[in-house]
Amino acid sequence: MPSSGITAVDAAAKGMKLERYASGGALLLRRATSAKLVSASSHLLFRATVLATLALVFLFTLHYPSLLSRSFHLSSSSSSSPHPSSSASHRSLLMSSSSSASASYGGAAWEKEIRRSARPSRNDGGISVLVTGAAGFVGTHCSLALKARGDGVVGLDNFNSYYDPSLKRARQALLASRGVAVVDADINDAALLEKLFDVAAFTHVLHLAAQAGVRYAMEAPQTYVASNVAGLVSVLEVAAKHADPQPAVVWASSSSVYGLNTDAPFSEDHRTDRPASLYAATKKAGEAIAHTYNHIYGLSITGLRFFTVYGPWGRPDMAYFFFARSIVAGEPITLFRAADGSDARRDFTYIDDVVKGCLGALDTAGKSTGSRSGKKSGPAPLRVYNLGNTSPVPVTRMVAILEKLLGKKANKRIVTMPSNGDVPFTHANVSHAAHDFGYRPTTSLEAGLRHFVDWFVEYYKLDVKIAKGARSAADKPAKKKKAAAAMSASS
Ligand SMILES: O=C(O)[C@H]1O[C@H](OP(=O)(O)OP(=O)(O)OC[C@H]2O[C@@H](n3ccc(=O)[nH]c3=O)[C@H](O)[C@@H]2O)[C@H](O)[C@@H](O)[C@@H]1O
Repeated sequence: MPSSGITAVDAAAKGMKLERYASGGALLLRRATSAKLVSASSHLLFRATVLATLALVFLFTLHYPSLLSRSFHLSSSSSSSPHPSSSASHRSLLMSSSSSASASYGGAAWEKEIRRSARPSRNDGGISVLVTGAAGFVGTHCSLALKARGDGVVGLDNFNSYYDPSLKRARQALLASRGVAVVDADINDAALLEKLFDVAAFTHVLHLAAQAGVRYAMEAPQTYVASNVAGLVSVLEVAAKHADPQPAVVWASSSSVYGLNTDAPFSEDHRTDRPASLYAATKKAGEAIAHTYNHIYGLSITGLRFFTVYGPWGRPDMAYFFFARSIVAGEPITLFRAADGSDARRDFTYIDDVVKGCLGALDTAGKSTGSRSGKKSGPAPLRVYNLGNTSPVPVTRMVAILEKLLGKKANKRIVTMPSNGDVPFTHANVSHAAHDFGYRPTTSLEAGLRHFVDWFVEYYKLDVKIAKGARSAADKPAKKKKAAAAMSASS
């Protein structure tokens, strides 16, 4: 019998040799010996195959841990195209949800990291927040602000390529430097969401992951349904039926739900049943879906209607951002004028003001009243608030401020607003948010755009001298440093 140190190939070769040299009279013995040898060989073959498989699995795990844990995966991919083809974008959403269905999460190290990031550090308790869309513009600022005041934060983001993913990765790196872990996954991945709630007892969900952009909805309608409708349902399902206890949910709706409403300023009491774009329709659908989950499952849900949020680390698909790019590059920009010939106007809202609104909404959310068993102990809060700046500014004025800051004239082309889902003006009444959590926007478009341009020039390493005259008396260099420090600490 071959010893266990001999390979199956050796054993088979020896068996053949023995057979070859056996005499004819010992046929029976030879057959028996041969049978033993074949059996021994297959044993060995089996053992060797198991050993080889184990070795391969070990090597695979060493080289591809991210496929097993799926967390903190850093991609070097970058795309400068703000709007990839609709099919590509939709595919990326679906792929990340379906591929992850078979993936396993966790492992001790992964769970430890999630727990660490989710743990509040405040002496007075603090909250623990799952932030979806954490590598997005508003998500990054809110996550930093929550962490800075001692709350626990775990981020979730699918890093899709709607706009340059390298900017999202840079935001993720900033979050990591402040101790916020961001899981690389899609909100449609229910298994992952459940796992996160099994590992960490989140008290709140700040649901900001969405397909944003008003006009892009005409190019890629399905991505809006996948993110803003199916994705929202996925998050609410897990919050309502799996999390124990249920968290309070605060999520991003949009000023666009006011659609063709002409009463101004827009109040939460106004009609929102005439959306002008599919984007707006999916956000309006989200508000109806929120009502259902609140009604049936007792989930505490707050919808925040954001009004054209802008600022440092912003979204490159938004007009103020790509106008700045085009002005620097000397490329033309197209300005939309309302059908009556007036300038389009927006209630541009600075990111730090919006962050204060989001934290105020989280702090006053009130508890959910349902449980895993499906019973609710009573009605839970269902709220919706405008988070705007309360002073609409013509888009032409926004461009003039950028021109002054960048020291360069824009090459403007003015056209009548095409039928693309856009609305001629937005204007927020924020009295409900002011009353319920002290929301008071304080940043003028001039001051906010200066903060944006400061960041923009530095981030893209542009050879641009920011015009001094564009600074207000309150923004002298010494104070500017302080303001920047405060901004990075709080947002
Ligand atoms: O507040 C909101 O509800 C929405 O605000 C923005 O949507 P929008 O106000 O259309 O922001 P931009 O795309 O940055 O457009 C700002 C203004 O610039 C105008 N614009 C845009 C693009 C362009 O090429 N030319 C132009 O004049 C638009 O008509 C609009 O008046 C965001 O993109 C949405 O995600 C958000 O939900």
